[in-house]
Amino acid sequence: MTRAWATLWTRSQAAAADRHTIVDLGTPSPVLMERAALCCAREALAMRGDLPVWALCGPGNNGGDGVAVARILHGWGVPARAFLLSERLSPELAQQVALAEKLGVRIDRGLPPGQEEAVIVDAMLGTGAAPPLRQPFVAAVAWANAHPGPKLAIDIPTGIDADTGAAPGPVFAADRTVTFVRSKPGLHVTPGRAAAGEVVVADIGIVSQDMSNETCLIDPVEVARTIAGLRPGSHKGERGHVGIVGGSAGTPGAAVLAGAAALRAGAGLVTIATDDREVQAQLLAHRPELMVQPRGAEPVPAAKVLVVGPGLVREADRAGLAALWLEDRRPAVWDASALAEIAVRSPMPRVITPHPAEAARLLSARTGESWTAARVQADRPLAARSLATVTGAVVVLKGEGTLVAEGARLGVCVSGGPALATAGSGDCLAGVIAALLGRGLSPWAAATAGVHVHGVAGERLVVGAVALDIADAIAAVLAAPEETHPRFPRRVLG
Ligand SMILES: NC(=O)C1=CN([C@@H]2O[C@H](COP(=O)(O)OP(=O)(O)OC[C@H]3O[C@@H](n4cnc5c(N)ncnc54)[C@H](OP(=O)(O)O)[C@@H]3O)[C@@H](O)[C@H]2O)[C@@H](O)CC1
Ligand SMILES: Nc1ncnc2c1ncn2[C@@H]1O[C@H](COP(=O)(O)OP(=O)(O)O)[C@@H](O)[C@H]1O
Ligand SMILES: [K+]
Repeated sequence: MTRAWATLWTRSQAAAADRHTIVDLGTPSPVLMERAALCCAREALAMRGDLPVWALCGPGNNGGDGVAVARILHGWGVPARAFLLSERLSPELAQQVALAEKLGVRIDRGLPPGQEEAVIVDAMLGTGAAPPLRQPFVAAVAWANAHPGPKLAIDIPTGIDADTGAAPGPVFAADRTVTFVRSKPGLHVTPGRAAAGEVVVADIGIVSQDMSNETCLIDPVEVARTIAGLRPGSHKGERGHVGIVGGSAGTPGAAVLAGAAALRAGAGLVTIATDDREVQAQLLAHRPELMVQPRGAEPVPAAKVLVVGPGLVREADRAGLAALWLEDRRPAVWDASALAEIAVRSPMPRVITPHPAEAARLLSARTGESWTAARVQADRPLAARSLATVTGAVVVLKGEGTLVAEGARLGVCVSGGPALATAGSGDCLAGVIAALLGRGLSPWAAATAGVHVHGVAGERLVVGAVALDIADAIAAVLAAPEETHPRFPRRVLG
């Protein structure tokens, strides 16, 4: 079971929970704001060393949090000031300003003058706002990013879309973000995840009636339990036989990488199906553990699971794939150029692993709309869910902050880093997911555990590592899965 607080709330879910807590249950809004500000003040205190703390405050309740943070810190003897960036003040913000002024907190209009180093608190816009930013926040974000000192964002860095992680304009670059009750997709989906820094989830007593956990982080605790539950298998046949339909003349390597990663992820046997004699010879020379056989009408009949696509660049080598997609009953991972052969929803258990450009091509072909890689990246959750709908598959939308979608359900991967951006890294991922399918996991469990493990393996490497290093690192990650991850939110109680 994913831990409850790995669930992510969209803007409207957060607003509904606020309303329910305040209107239906009667918790006064200032009580929630006080609890929110207390958690943020503690984090600012931990970040400040002996620096002053300056809160940049917008017109709404996010701004109210900022003024309350300055007041609480002032009460603790910390030099703290608030800067109001808008003429307009929400009623809660106006109340906070009146209280802070009575207590002697210095509150100014406009941006701070001078270049004195300070902790900059982003209390400009929260989950009530949607980018692109208007003035004065465009200028304020640029000012804040250029100012020396640690950066703390309240609820969400200003400029990030809380629902999609998109950043259509300037974005506050936080070292840490304190978000309330549940994290938000935008703090974990690219490019938002880079702007959020360390994410802290503060439980401040907001209660939701919405028990859905449709969108969640891929929880390292759940992945570790899933892996611990895999049977080691007393002989190689019990750990699953993976068949790989891949490798064209000139590109046999992708099939080798997928095969090597499948073996490192515990597959008992891996056979590559190709009719090209030259490719067959090259495959065996690359990795003697692999087996090779002609493709035939039913590729690798003995295999329990298939990977379809790695290195299958020649069009002639893709003949018959449309039928395989639709009719082969075995669970299968479809990747790379094989994705172009998907014409209809498959009723069979399928995982597809497109990168953004492949996702755009598939969405354009299947929906009749014009999708580009940029459009996919502008709303990655929507792209992943749409692909899941049109293909019937579990979708792994690759890239920093990989997403896994099954119907409306969405998992956001916290692991992975730049060392994974190397040729053939995606082939390794396909092999890992296939091996986990072969060891008995469902498509969703194999895809979520696979992307997390692949990401952790990549984090253990340096930029310059090659894809076979990723494949080779997988075994150690699976042998001792960690229940924590530095990018999984830290939880605090307030
Ligand atoms: N109530 C509670 O229970 C609690 C709430 N809490 C806190 O409240 C936050 C939500 O507060 P909120 O709803 O007041 O919205 P908020 O994020 O401050 O922004 C609204 C303002 O932004 C403006 N604006 C919008 N888009 C814009 C753009 N593109 N560019 C520029 N401006 C733009 C918009 O202007 P308008 O569009 O109305 O003209 C409006 O004035 C939440 O994140 C959390 O921090 C906590 O204290 C816990 C308890
Ligand atoms: N900066 C990054 N952070 C996290 N993961 C990344 C990053 N860059 C690439 N990856 C991962 O590396 C893999 C690259 O796959 P893909 O784009 O298919 O490349 P290739 O075709 O070269 O194998 C994907 O799993 C992707 O999510
Ligand atoms: K903010």
